[in-house]
Amino acid sequence: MPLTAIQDYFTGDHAICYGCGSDNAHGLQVRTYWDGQYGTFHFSPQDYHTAFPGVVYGGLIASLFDCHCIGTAVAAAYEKEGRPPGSDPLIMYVTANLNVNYLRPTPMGSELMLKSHIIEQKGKKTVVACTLSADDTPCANATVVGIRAT
Ligand SMILES: CCCCCCCC/C=C\CCCCCCCC(=O)SCCNC(=O)CCNC(=O)[C@H](O)C(C)(C)COP(=O)(O)OP(=O)(O)OC[C@H]1O[C@@H](n2cnc3c(N)ncnc32)[C@H](O)[C@@H]1OP(=O)(O)O
Repeated sequence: MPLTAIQDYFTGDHAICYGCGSDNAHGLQVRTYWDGQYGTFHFSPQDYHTAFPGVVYGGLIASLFDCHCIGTAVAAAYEKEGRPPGSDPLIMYVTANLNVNYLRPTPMGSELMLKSHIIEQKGKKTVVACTLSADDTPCANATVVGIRAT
């Protein structure tokens, strides 16, 4: 597991994203640690992330999937090119499609773990799959289509 998340290499206009920008004080601060096979991110929902009593808001879950999977696509692209993360020219992806399955209510009060992997890297397109678990129980999964923007 690397010590630096891929998003920590993003600066300036690339660091203001609501989901993962380090310069966005109101953002979710998604951080993707890519080990060459899996991307990992832990998130602890706060009280205000509630949908209804005891259950995490689904739109928040979609946002976590979004930035974590795009971060995974970026990290995997640097690896595929044999370059250190963050090196020039900058690699960046945008989301073309985000598909979420909510498998069971995601409980408040537990740390959430997101684990992602690459399904397909072809041309400008990368497809990433991800599972969100609470207390080792999968609560949601997602597929994200990322398109290379830079
Ligand atoms: C948008 C401009 C960005 C400029 C620079 C960005 C820098 C980023 C900065 C800081 C990032 C920090 C981190 C961000 C992380 C957060 C993620 C987000 O929230 S991103 C915001 C939400 N997403 C959008 O706003 C995208 C809006 N959509 C588009 O711009 C276009 O539709 C785009 C680029 C996604 C596709 O444009 P096309 O269709 O012209 O591209 P074609 O070259 O024709 O397609 C490439 C491949 O993608 C497939 N594709 C396109 N749309 C698809 C879709 N909806 N589902 C599946 N595949 C799709 C196509 O079939 C094609 O596949 P085949 O190469 O033929 O295999």
